[in-house]
Amino acid sequence: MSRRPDAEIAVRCDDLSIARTGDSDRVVEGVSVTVRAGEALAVMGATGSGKSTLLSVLAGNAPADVGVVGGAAEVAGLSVRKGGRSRRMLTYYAGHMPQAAGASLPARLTVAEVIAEPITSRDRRVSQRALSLRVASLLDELHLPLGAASQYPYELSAGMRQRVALARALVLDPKVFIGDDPYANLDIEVRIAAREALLSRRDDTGMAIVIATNDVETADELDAAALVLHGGRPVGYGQTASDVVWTPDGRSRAS
Ligand SMILES: Nc1ncnc2c1ncn2[C@@H]1O[C@H](COP(=O)(O)OP(=O)(O)OP(=O)(O)O)[C@@H](O)[C@H]1O
Repeated sequence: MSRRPDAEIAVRCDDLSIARTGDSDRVVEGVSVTVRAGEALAVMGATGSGKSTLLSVLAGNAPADVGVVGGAAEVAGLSVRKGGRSRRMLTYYAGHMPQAAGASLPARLTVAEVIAEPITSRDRRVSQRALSLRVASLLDELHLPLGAASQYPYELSAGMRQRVALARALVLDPKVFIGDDPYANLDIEVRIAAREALLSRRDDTGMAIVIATNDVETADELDAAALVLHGGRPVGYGQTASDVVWTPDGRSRAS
């Protein structure tokens, strides 16, 4: 299932099953997939198929009532089942852009503080100058005005907020980017900037990419393999999204 057989494994799911506390139904059931450094995976499927849940577990950022109930998954060599220091390391290595990330940014922080928070929450003594340069560089890369740094999320458009969420997910130079519909609300021009931000890191640092999307073009632009879920179960896998034909009723076949 992997196209770079010698590269380090970034994400490995082995018969992974996920459920909510007190619910016997599994939200995700029996997912096995490997993503190596420098590779991309698009998780596809109809609404409610478990894409967001799978991604949030891989990112170490699932809601408290969501947990692994079967199988295993490792991200950057760390088990998603472990808590404590291992979980903190996982959230360091995995840059998570949750579903509707732009709409749920911390309201009381400025844009600069939102983007820098993954750093400042770990190290309060970090140089303010270095931090400002890092934030400015990300704003510039994602075609956001430098003046946005001192604004609050509510002062920005939906597309700008989405890019702030992307900058926040990238600020720690993650080994794995885990993005839930990362181009939501982006028009074509800034979508290209967002895509370039992902591709340049993939090519320069070997960042692996896992995204939830139902857009074949988005997946193909990232040269992503595709995993299709239906009712939480894997129903299709292709080396590219174009290889997999799926319909919202869950039927999927390799073309
Ligand atoms: N907070 C919640 N409480 C209870 N059930 C939930 C909650 N969030 C999601 N679910 C359920 O978990 C299952 C998987 O949802 P999930 O959001 O992971 O799917 P998805 O494929 O990402 O859907 P979408 O494309 O609409 O985001 C669905 O059956 C959904 O109804």
